[in-house]
Amino acid sequence: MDFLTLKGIQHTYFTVSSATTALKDISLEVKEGEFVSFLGPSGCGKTTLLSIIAGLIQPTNGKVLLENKPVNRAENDIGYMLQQDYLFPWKTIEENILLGLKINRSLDDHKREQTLSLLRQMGLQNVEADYPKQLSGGMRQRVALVRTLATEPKLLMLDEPFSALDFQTKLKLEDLVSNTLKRFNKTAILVTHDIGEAIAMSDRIILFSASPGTIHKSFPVPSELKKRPPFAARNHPLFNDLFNLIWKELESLEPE
Ligand SMILES: Nc1ncnc2c1ncn2[C@@H]1O[C@H](COP(=O)(O)OP(=O)(O)OP(=O)(O)O)[C@@H](O)[C@H]1O
Repeated sequence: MDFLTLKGIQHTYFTVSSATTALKDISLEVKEGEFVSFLGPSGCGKTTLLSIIAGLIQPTNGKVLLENKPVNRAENDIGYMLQQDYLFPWKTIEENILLGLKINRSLDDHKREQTLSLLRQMGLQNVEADYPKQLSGGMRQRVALVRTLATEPKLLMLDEPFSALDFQTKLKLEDLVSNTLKRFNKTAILVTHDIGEAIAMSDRIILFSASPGTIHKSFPVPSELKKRPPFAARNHPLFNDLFNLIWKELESLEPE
């Protein structure tokens, strides 16, 4: 059974004077535990598609199924990691990571210990009582990931989560996030403009073309790369081959 299914998605934004078709004929199946990246030129509808998958906007046509059930409204089963960490500055790190569980009314001693343990596994020791401003950007993104995983979402949407970080921190976080999601067998969709990041982290890369956004091509990541953690995958010759292939395709899609 496919975990996430998109069937014939089309979306048109209507204003008083215009209609913009952001997405057309999007059909896609994602398996449980699969990591899929969306790449494409600016304006090809990646953000619109994430919002549709999350149930935040209803497509003009087509449907989204999560475990065979239609997604018709904002889903609790979907977790987010965004470019900004959106931690509450007036709450401690512990309060921030337990907030989702509190809101869901599922916070108990076991869940609290499990979440604090995940924080430590992320290499964050003795920060529970700190406030977000006391942490670096990379640390805050790790806290954001713990907060997202705490409520055990079925599907994770990663919308350019590393784009505000310096290169070294970004590479380290790619490894950490990838290992963590594999360990919990989480299904994830990453939106990125970074071809290297997409190859290093994904099982499959979907390349979109724009105006309207459609699926141009799909690139499975070779198993030789998948056997390695993201950083090590970057040193494999097949990494460069795939990078060049996607780069050429992407260039052909960019407006002159
Ligand atoms: N609220 C809206 N009203 C009208 N048009 C919109 C709206 N949101 C997006 N669009 C249009 O839909 C198309 C897809 O936009 P979207 O933001 O989904 O693309 P994107 O791939 O995420 O872009 P980027 O990579 O630049 O973030 C664009 O032409 C955009 O101008």
